[in-house]
This record gives sequence, C-alpha cells and structure tokens, in this order.
Amino acid sequence: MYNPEHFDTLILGSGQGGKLLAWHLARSGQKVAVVERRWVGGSCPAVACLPSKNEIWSARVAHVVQNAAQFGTIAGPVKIDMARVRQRKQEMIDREIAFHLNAYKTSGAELIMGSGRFVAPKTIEVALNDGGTRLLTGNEVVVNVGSHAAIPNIPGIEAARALTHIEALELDYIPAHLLVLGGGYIGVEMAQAYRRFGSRVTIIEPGPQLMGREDADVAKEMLRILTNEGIDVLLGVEPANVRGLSGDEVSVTLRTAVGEQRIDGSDLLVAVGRIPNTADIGLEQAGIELNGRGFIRVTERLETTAPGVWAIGECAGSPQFTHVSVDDFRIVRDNMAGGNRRTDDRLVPYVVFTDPPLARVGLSEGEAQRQGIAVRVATLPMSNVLRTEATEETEGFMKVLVSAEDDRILGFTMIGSEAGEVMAAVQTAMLGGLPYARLRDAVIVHLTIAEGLGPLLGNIAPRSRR
Ligand SMILES: Cc1cc2nc3c(=O)[nH]c(=O)nc-3n(C[C@H](O)[C@H](O)[C@H](O)COP(=O)(O)OP(=O)(O)OC[C@H]3O[C@@H](n4cnc5c(N)ncnc54)[C@H](O)[C@@H]3O)c2cc1C
Ligand SMILES: NC(=O)c1ccc[n+]([C@@H]2O[C@H](COP(=O)([O-])OP(=O)(O)OC[C@H]3O[C@@H](n4cnc5c(N)ncnc54)[C@H](O)[C@@H]3O)[C@@H](O)[C@H]2O)c1
Repeated sequence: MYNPEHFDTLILGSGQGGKLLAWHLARSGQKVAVVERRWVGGSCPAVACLPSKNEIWSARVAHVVQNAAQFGTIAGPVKIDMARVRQRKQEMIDREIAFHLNAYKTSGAELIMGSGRFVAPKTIEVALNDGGTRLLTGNEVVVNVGSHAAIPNIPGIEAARALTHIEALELDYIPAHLLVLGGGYIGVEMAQAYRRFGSRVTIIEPGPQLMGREDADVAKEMLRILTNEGIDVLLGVEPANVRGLSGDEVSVTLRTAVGEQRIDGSDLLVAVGRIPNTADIGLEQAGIELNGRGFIRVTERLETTAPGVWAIGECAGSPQFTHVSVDDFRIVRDNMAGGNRRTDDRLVPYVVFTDPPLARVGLSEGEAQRQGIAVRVATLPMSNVLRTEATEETEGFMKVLVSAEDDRILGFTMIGSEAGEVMAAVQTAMLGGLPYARLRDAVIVHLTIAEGLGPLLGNIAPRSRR
C-alpha cells in the first residue's frame, strides 16, 4: 500500500452533520478532509429537503392562483410551466453549491470529490471523480454516507424505470397520471405537489392508512385532505407486478381484498423507504459493524465498533431528518472534545410538508398506549382557531397529550396551517418542563394560529385525585 495522506479528522460522505463537523474542526485548526462522491453538501440541498420544498412551494402558488377567485382575485386561466418550476429549483441548488464551496474554502476543510471505501482501519481509498486515487487516513474518522431510495422487489419495476424522488424532482413535464408507490413522507408530499401542478395522481399504499406511524385520526384527516384535492388513495393493496415504462405508459397490478386490480398511469414514483449506503464500502476492513438492518452499529454517543470511528445521520440509523443529522454533528463534536452527549435523551420533532402540514413532537396517542403511559388527551379542530375564519384554512386539528401523573406535556400533533411553527412553541414548553397550564394561560397574539394552544390546552381534563 502506498503512503497515505494523513488528516486529523477524515469524513466519508458530505452529509448534513458531517460537513458541519468538517467546517467546525477545520476552523478550530484541524486538518480535515471530506470525501463526497456526488453532491456538494449532501442530499438535503441537492435532491431531498430543499428541492422538494422548493417545488412544493411552486405547487402551492399554483393552488392559490387556481383558487384565487374565492378570495376576490380574478386571475384568468392558469398554466403551469414545469421547465420554469425546475429552473427555479436548480437556481436554488446552484446557490447552495456556491454556499457550500465557500464554506469549505473559508474553513480550510478539504472537499475531495470521489467515491471512498475503507481498505484498512481508519484508512479510506478514494476513486477520484476526475480519475486516479488517493489514500487517506485520519486520527478520527466519521462516516456520514446517508441512504438511497429502496426499490421494492416487484416484478417489472426495474424495466419500468420508475422514478425516485431524484428523477421526479427533475421532471420538466406534468405527468398525465402519476402512480405513487408509498403513502409515507415522500409519497404524500409529492402526490399533492403533482396534483396541484395538474397531474391525476394515485397513491398505492399496502398499509391500512397513510403515514403509518401516526394515530388513525391524523391519518384519516390527511386522507380526507388529499382526497378532497382529487388524489386517489388506495389503501391495503399490495403491488404484485409492474408493466410498461414510466414516462410513457405504466401499469401496476394490485392484490386487493377482493382480487386483482390494474391501475394504468403515465409515470411511476417509488417512495417506499430508504436503504443505508453501507454496502460495498469496506466497513468490514475497518472493524465497523452493521446492525441487522444494514445500519452502522453505534452507541448512544455515536461511536461505531471501531475505536476512533464515529457515524452520523441516516447511515447510523438516526431518525431520517436533516435536523437529526445536524444534532448528531453536535453530539459527535462535543464527544470528540471529551464531552458525553447522547442520542437517547433528545426530543425529535418533524413536519410533513403537505398543505396543510402535519407536525409532531413527542408521543402520539398510540405510542402512549403501547408504552403503558397514562395521558390526558385534548383536541381542537382548526375551525375553532379564530385565525382560520380569516384565512379559510379550516382543515385539520391539534392534539395534545398531557401526563395523567403530573402536568407535563408529553406529545403534540397538529395537522393544520402553520403546524411546524406552532409545534416549535409546544416543543419549547416541553423542553423547559413547563406545566401545561403555563402555556394554556400564556398571552398569545390574536390573530395567530398559535392562539389555538390556549383553547386546546383548556380542553385538558383536571388531574383525577387518587
Ligand atoms: C425527497 C426527500 C425530502 C426530504 N425532506 C426532508 C425535510 O423536509 N426535512 C427533513 O428534516 N428531512 C427531509 N428529508 C430527509 C433528509 O434529506 C435526510 O434525513 C438527510 O439529508 C440525511 O442526511 P445524512 O447526513 O444522513 O446524509 P446525506 O445528506 O444523505 O449525505 C450522505 C452523502 O454521502 C455521500 N456518499 C455516500 N456514499 C459515499 C461514498 N462511498 N463515498 C463518498 N461519498 C458517499 C452521498 O453522495 C451523500 O451526499 C428528505 C428526504 C428526501 C429523500
Ligand atoms: N418532511 C420531511 O421531513 C421528509 C420528507 C420526505 C422524506 N423524509 C424522510 O425520508 C424517509 C423516507 O421517505 P419515504 O416516503 O420513502 O418512506 P416512509 O417510510 O415515510 O414511507 C414509505 C411508505 O411506503 C409503504 N410501502 C412499503 N413497501 C411498499 C410497496 N412495495 N409498495 C407500496 N408502498 C410500500 C410503507 O407502508 C410506507 O407507508 C422518511 O421516513 C423521512 O424520514 C422526510
């Protein structure tokens, strides 16, 4: 083996946490390198969060304009220019790339574009994108290689060249009839966006409800909202085979409770979950073990089974959100500096960026039940929040779980306008350990959506005396 180049910290994959760690350590004087095969800045700004939310926003504008007459604005016939939608998204990505390159330059961290694989403990060989190889070692090594879209094992799906989120975000035409496999995060977000651009859309979900991890009442409301916009949702159906070619004519045969059913469409999007990018990168050469699901085995401190090697983000089995990968960075940063931060004491919120969005922090009702945690539950329909009188955003509801033993807020779910922003207020109260009545009695601005927190928490029953 030829002489390796040595770094204080070597990071494989420019994921969301890894790049922040690189910039931080380099600014602190360390010699740092990041190896990235494709996306400067990782998947979030290139093919995931930012581009999807960018196109979802374009779709929202289309929706508002299409419904403008209801609010007294006569806009005339509406036409969607998908090439412009895509271009706007690309301009944002280009700004992101420039931002990231500048952060590498100013921090002093080296970005090496190529595919990396371990060839020995703490040693990575990089097949450079421009040709040639480099051999790198690090005192500390961090793996932040992310995941890719799973393609289910359905006969005909490979030949059909189904879209993943990556190709779907590159379309410069409006699919006549988009078939969406999967009624999870990507499925519902993209289904609604394409419906608003003008596609006919069918969601195909084998589970009994959309958004399988949510309470049934939340999933039912999501179903009602999407169905009202004209999206067809097929629940409890199993795709058996696929025929044809996405972008042309494609059909999916489904096994249903009442026999087989064939759905014909023009394009097929697959959104059935993620597979960690941990295969074929030589982890076994470096003593880095995987768990049974292919994720890197880590401690709560994000240490792998190899001394001096850490893992961050989705490849480490962390919840699949950018803000979690960012928090993984903070944990590794502090633990590298001798601290003792853990992943198991954090509150992980999330937002599904449908319109209205779905947000949750803490326990759902189902989780509380399964964990045997006694709770008091209150709900408030969005139509009872005064602001929605003005905006007509009356869909959805808020739900809060308060401990039956004390007055701590244990969970908050909202499907409704500004759900993510309202949730952040509840999350803050939860982090501060505020008894629910403090938030209930807070003076919250009239006429905001958050004003609904008062009446919502006012619906919590008093604690029963034993
Ligand atoms: C369509 C979509 C929308 C999403 N929307 C949201 C959202 O709104 N909010 C949210 O919080 N989360 C969202 N997510 C999830 C979020 O994007 C991810 O959780 C987050 O990007 C994970 O980051 P990570 O740090 O694990 O890795 P990533 O950001 O995925 O980075 C891993 C990097 O490693 C590189 N890599 C892999 N293997 C190698 C190798 N061998 N050599 C060199 N480089 C390698 C990859 O090219 C990639 O750039 C979305 C995901 C998708 C797919
Ligand atoms: N707003 C956000 O934060 C956001 C947005 C997009 C993605 N993400 C992250 O990315 C992850 C991946 O998203 P996703 O939508 O691919 O996965 P998901 O896990 O959210 O949903 C996958 C869905 O596909 C269904 N499914 C499984 N096998 C299937 C099959 N053969 N045919 C049809 N459906 C099938 C599952 O029952 C499930 O409902 C999410 O879990 C989330 O963490 C987050």
